[in-house]
Amino acid sequence: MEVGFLGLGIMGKAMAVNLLRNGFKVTVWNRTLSKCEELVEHGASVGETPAAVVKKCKYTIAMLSDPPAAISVVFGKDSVLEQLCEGKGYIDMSTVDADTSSKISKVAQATAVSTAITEVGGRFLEAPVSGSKKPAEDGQLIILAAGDKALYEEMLPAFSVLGKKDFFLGEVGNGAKMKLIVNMIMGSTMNAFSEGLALAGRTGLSPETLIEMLVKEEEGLGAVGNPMIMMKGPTMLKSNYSPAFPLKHQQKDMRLALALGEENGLAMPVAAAANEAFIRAKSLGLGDQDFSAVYEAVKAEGLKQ
Ligand SMILES: NC(=O)C1=CN([C@@H]2O[C@H](COP(=O)(O)OP(=O)(O)OC[C@H]3O[C@@H](n4cnc5c(N)ncnc54)[C@H](OP(=O)(O)O)[C@@H]3O)[C@@H](O)[C@H]2O)C=CC1
Ligand SMILES: O=CC(=O)O
Repeated sequence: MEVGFLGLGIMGKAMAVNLLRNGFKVTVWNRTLSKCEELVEHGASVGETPAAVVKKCKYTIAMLSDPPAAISVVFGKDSVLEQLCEGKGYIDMSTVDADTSSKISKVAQATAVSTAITEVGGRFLEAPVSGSKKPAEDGQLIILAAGDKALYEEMLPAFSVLGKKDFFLGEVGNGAKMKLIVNMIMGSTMNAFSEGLALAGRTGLSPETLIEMLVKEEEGLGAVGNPMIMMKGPTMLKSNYSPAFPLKHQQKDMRLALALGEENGLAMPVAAAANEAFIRAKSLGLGDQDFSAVYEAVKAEGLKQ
């Protein structure tokens, strides 16, 4: 199977390498084109523009940072839209909001709605993923697909390489919404955990012992423990925030989830407070660090008293 791949950040690079290792032919593009070189070493071809990739490939996957990036790759100069046509599939795996996904979907599927897009009649699937750098490297992502069901079924060989489980959630927007809900829970949990670690430290208790109590590896997880605490806790105590999931993307997800709550008349004060903590962390220059670096912002806030 031949696929195009747009966006070679932390996730896109790992996913594209995985596809190559599993016998897929992959043509890659990245805004910073030099990042394609490493993929060429793994056997990828390079497209000079998103349009060139879509022209070459029947299926093109995108893994981009946020809604403006997802939109610009589809609608900008030398974009996906210039070459997307009848029969071609576009699969956006970025974490975006449902409106962004719908906008891309409607144009991808429009037929002769304006002179600018008369060629368009392509198919669209949103497929955001849960799981970070390591699951992406290991093909252990959870894929939350929605949109064109036939395209979803055609993508299953690729999804089975990229992930350990996939869900088809119905109409476009449902995958985006589900992903934002999952990440809202993750961001809120990370904040509660950070506050717990900080409070343990402040009261003279051992944060190491707190982690041990939450996550007892030899006996399985405690009631409040979870794999995120097990994975991130020890690195947080070493102030090691080498980015797996950049904090700026977690804050983007909190912001989009809060907007989804507002659209649906649901107040989410816990998520709102967690969002503020991520914003504070960004203002401290931690946006490109792992999202667990919010712990530093929590600790710094405490020092003000
Ligand atoms: N990291 C993680 O653990 C996970 C991330 N996600 C989601 O996956 C997506 C990608 O995340 P991740 O790989 O970590 O992010 P990175 O920041 O590592 O990569 C972002 C990618 O988007 C590209 N990009 C950014 N802005 C634009 C633009 N305006 N036009 C074209 N390309 C652009 C970047 O290109 P360039 O190299 O030129 O900057 C890069 O390829 C995000 O939506 C994130 O929320 C989902 C699950 C887990
Ligand atoms: O979106 C991030 C993740 O870890 O999932």
